[in-house]
Amino acid sequence: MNVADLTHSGLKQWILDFAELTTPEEIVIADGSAAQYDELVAQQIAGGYCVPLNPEKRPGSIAYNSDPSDVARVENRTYIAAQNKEAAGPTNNWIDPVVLKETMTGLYRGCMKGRTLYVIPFSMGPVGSPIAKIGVELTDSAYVVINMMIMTRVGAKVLEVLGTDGEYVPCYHSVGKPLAGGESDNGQWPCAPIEQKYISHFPETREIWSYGSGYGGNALLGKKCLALRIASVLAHDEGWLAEHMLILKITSPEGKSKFVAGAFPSACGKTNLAMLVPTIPGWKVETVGDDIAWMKYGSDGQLYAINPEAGFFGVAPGTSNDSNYNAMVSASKNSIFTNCALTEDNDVWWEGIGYDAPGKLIDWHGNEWVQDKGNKEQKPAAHPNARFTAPAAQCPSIASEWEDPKGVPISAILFGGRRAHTVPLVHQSYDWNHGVFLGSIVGSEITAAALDLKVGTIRRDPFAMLPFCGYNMGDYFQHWINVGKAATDESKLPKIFYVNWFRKTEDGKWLWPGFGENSRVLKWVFEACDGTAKSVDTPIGIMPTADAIDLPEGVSEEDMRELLSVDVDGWLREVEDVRTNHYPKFGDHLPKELSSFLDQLEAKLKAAQ
Ligand SMILES: Nc1nc2c(ncn2[C@@H]2O[C@H](COP(=O)(O)OP(=O)(O)OP(=O)(O)O)[C@@H](O)[C@H]2O)c(=O)[nH]1
Ligand SMILES: O=C([O-])CC(=O)C(=O)O
Ligand SMILES: [Mn+2]
Repeated sequence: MNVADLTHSGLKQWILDFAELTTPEEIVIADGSAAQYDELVAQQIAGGYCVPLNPEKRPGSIAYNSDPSDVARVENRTYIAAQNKEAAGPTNNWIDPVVLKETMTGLYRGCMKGRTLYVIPFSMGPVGSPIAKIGVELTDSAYVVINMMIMTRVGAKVLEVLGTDGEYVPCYHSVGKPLAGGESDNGQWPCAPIEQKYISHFPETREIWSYGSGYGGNALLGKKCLALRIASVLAHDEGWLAEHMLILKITSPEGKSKFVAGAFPSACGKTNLAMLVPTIPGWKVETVGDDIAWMKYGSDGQLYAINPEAGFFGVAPGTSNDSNYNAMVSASKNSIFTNCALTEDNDVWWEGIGYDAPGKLIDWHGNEWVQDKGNKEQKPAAHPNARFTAPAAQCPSIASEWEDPKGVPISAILFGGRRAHTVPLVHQSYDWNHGVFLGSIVGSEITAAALDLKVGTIRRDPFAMLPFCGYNMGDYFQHWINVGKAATDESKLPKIFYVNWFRKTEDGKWLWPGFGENSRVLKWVFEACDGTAKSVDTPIGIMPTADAIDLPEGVSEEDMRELLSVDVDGWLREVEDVRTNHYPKFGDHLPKELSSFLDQLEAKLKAAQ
């Protein structure tokens, strides 16, 4: 397929204009075929950018090491360039769109010299479904093309749906490393220095311009840029929700199923919860999505969610047959690995894979690495944000409904984060608006999923959307309240819960085993949705009674009491922090309901002191 063959009225000229600016050697259209995927992979291997993995161990798979400066999303270089700074809000970086476009046009000029310009027509959501959104990404990265082919639906079918005048979100991407005549990358991961990286969103014109990074959320523009930042703006305007959420299906021993969505910040357990293998007999969990949910009301008044993605871009470290069997199988073939370590027999390895490093490895920097278990200071062989890209269809726990264009009816929404103290294992909101309050105050320890942030320190990450909301977060809170108000039948609204799998003991050990054992909490959530859960009112919300959740192995009754107690002083410190450092940022954009919930929480805690 050639650019000349494109029948869409604006698309061809748009591509040619960008090619004129960026001056690539050639233009290639991604048709989504297996043959083209294989050809690109073969070219990447021949160019030394990646290595083929052992076909006996991981058929159809390859491994990349990125540049050490290009290992995660770059929040400091991510912009919401609304015409008006206030529309971007206090939590987003802002540059005037005219100024930003001028700067970036300067960077794009000649940036694809010596490279190929790939055109990626992609659909977020099943191709042709009324809820799906089409984007077209222009990129000079073959890594991006093959990853997008797994993460989204790419190719000729999308162009068909687009027709001659269909709408698409235009997405520009370049790694920002033009090649001089005859120069090659020599197998090195191409990218630009940090101060030249820009991940830009123009919400009014629904455009995405990315420059300088080849990594994940910075470069696979269907994911965070389109399906969250741009989609959140569309969702706000059209009355639906675009969220950083997993979607799972849970079935009780009686054969009754419910769907649960959950928002946890990056690297805080969405993939793991979505693919959980329950430790409680008779219960079953299946996967609909692990990172993004779009939710709209169905004609029956229930909120329905779809997973707009087609693959998983999952955190590798910590993933093992024990912790996440379904992810291990998903990534057992036809997968792309980024910044994992390589074994002598060409398989990947990472910290927490479930077995010791077999012999001498090549670490993600490309250096020899031998495990020294006695040495706590040893640098990890895989980057903490190393990732696998795997087709969702390969997941053994994938739910039969995962591609249903209608979506799945959501009964419960979970919010959560990494909190060593204060936040209990689970509590439930009194109603929708109280749930919005809980979502708005979520705090979490920072993980390695974003660069230039201090790992381990707590920051507020409301709804796990802090890095992904494409507009003023105060208005986003109001939007959630409005969505609740729009319910035709309040009793059909999902129940909202706040969970925390990450409590620690004073000596730094996990207080809760997590992973499969989280099914015990899901069971209580399931029962709470049916009104049969054993629960008690507390100053922070509705909680399980001491005997409502069966103890997992290794958790004592005393541990459970701690996991399910209200730490009044700790919560008063939360209130204080929200009142002083969090809510004031939003000025008059903060819904009154939320400050009123904060006052009520404080009063209840003081009464309990
Ligand atoms: N202790 C503990 N760790 C967990 C649990 N669930 C996940 N983790 C660890 O948290 C890390 C990230 O988990 P993921 O499930 O990949 O996170 P995610 O929310 O999908 O992350 P993004 O893809 O960045 O949005 C991995 O190292 C997991 O092993 C849990 O229940 N308990
Ligand atoms: O976007 C990425 O690079 C990976 C991801 O899911 C996140 O950071 O939340
Ligand atoms: Mn994510």
